[in-house]
Amino acid sequence: MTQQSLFNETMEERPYVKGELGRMIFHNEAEHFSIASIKVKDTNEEFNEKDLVIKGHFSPLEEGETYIFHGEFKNHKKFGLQYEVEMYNRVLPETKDGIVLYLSSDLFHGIGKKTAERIVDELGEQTISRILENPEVLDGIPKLPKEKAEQLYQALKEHQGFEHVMIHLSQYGFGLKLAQKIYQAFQDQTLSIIEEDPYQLVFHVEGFGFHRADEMARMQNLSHDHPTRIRAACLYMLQKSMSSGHVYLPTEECLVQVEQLLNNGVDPAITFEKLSEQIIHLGEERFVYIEDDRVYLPSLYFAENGFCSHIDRILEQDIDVEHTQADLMKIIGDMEEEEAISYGEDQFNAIEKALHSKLMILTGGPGTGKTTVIKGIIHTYAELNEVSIDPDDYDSDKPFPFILAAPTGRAAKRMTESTGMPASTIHRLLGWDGHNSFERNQNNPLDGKVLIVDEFSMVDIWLANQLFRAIPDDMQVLLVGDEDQLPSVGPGQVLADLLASQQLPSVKLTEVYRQKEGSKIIQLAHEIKNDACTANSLGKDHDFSFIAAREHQLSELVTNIVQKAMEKGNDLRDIQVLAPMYRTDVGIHKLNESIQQTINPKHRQKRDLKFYEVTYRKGDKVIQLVNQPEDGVYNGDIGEIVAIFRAEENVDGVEQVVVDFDGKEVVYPKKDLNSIMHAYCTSIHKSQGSEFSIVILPVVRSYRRMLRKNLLYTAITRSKQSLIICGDREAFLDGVSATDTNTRYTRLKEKLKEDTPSEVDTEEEEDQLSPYDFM
Ligand SMILES: Nc1ncnc2c1ncn2[C@@H]1O[C@H](COP(=O)(O)OP(=O)(O)OP(=O)(O)O)[C@@H](O)[C@H]1O
Repeated sequence: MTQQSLFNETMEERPYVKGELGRMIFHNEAEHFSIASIKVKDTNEEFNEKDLVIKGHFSPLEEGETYIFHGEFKNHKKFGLQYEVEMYNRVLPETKDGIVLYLSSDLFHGIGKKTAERIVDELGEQTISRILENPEVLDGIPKLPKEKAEQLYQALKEHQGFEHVMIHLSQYGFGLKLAQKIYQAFQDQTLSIIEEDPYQLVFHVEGFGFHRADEMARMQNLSHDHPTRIRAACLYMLQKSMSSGHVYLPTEECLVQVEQLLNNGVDPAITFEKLSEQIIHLGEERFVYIEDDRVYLPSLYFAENGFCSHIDRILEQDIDVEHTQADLMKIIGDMEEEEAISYGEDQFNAIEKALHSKLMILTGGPGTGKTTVIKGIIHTYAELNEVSIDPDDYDSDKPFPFILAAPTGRAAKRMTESTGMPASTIHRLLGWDGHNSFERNQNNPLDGKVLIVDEFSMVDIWLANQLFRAIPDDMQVLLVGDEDQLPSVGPGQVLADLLASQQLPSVKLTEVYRQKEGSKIIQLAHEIKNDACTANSLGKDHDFSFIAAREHQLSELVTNIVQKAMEKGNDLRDIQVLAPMYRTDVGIHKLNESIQQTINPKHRQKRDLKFYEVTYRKGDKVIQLVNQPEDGVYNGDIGEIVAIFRAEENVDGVEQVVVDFDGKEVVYPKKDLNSIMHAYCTSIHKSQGSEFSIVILPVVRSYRRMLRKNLLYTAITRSKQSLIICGDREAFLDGVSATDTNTRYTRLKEKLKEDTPSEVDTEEEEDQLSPYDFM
């Protein structure tokens, strides 16, 4: 199935059905297959009904938009007459409704649906050309201030060139947002570039994928060994490898992967020589960086080298230590008395070493006293330097000396709770603008004396570099994390590499203090960590149970446990089901469905809203999937649906879901619902940095591909009070004894050991997109 090329037969010559998309009934991402209902507006086929179901291999289309579909009618045994779509294109607004939709889209700030309707009521179907000819026609529109009218006119003028291009781009089925991005990149060259070399989109339009460009190129009969095809494939492979956590690809491996992607049965095959030439060309044009036998995407090349050079810079600085050992002993002694604990030897060493180091790593498993040591360091530093630890004693002229941060909102919140001090996410600390730039950097560094970053195992190489760029020379830094947890979702394994390089002072806490309070969860965690977990480790205890279950019983069992835990008075927010996979019969999606049906079933007094295969309902527990700093919500935040609005109930005229995240309400128009998903069950990866009172962990054979020691260790260390593992005992025991063999390609450890510090051109570094733009 293709979208129509620019040089197709005219609409009249081919069978077509023109219609407004009513509803996407089904979409299968993997198969790229969709079913939708349309309201028929026009057709040259023999068909007189108003409603029609269409199906074919196309991306989700936008509801309310008009498209022309080419294809043929098929009679389905069960569902009757349907239109099997071969090609489609989108129709620009020509009706009043279409123009209202267009004017109230994101393109025109400050124009909502009501205002757009008033304008179109007054100016009719020629609205756009009438405004462009004479903006004064807007003067007569009720409730449209002059300022807004002027803004609208200016925006329309700006989009005029875009409009022209959009008509053509729409034939490829591109939505407004993507068309805008393409136009921004190429302006009036857009059409010629697309027709001559669609692979340019991969290089210049953020997030534009190779396969899409390849599809367009096939329509234009571009040769399979076209140089830009090879280059685009190489970039695509690097982006793909980054999603698997690699910071670079060995050149050889990159070549092999590109060769497999491009040749795929094609004759004559593209030679390695040709491929190498194009990789070198990419390097010359700085779309990639080639360092010895490694190929990097620019953002990651700068991140790895930049991070190393900042580590060197910070370690080179001298540190004034004026206190004596006796001073330290006295302060720690007083603290021990106050807290009624006695610091272990390694804890005492950690405090002392951190105070004497510019940069130190503190690592250890759960309950080994990392937080206790953080508090110890802050108090001792404050006493020795005679500074207050009360944030209220400070203002913008005299900034608070202690900066506490963590990679996720939940981890930062936990840090605040455990230390009693303000902590923020790293993104917020650095003043992230939501796209690619941070307010804090080497020219505008952080204010403060001591920076403590918790959950550092979750920090990828790109964010680590952004953070370290903003650290001034006179700041002391403590990185805290558990090296046995999963590595970051983004590229690299920064904490593990820093520790393995042995170039930084570090302290590893091994004695478990929480175990002394009789925690089976902590005991199990340490048994897994020390490869000492056996069937005996899974015996019942006051905070732990293992419930054996077969795969077909799992969904019901997990749901029952959640229900029982709620009946005992636990808040749904404190109960978390964690699973490693999304799409199996007992995957995250299915478990969410099953739990929702029991905990928050359909009810006539509860509104719901269907979004593809998922039904969202008032009262549902949901998780945010992307960072959305403009609304103050971040990837991994958990909230509850508190309202669902119908299109006619709000000024924007679209269906909306309102989610409450700990008192902060965020409104999602229906089209943005892919930013959230149900969170009765979430992935173990997403749970990093969070803790829950009760964790329910299903483990079965069909998860086998994912079951690894660090994954299961991360999952069980999320639970504070109670852990229930259910499923297959053998699968669990096999999982905890399987180490993660997927080594990530990173050069950080070696670079830290090299004598010559890495050089980075900071000006070039500024321009780089973040890896998340591709992930
Ligand atoms: N030296 C000590 N003597 C007695 N109790 C201690 C000592 N150190 C820590 N604890 C106690 O052990 C428990 C765990 O300590 P802490 O929270 O500091 O560990 P942690 O490594 O931060 O754990 P987690 O990573 O699980 O949050 C706390 O209740 C703490 O008060």
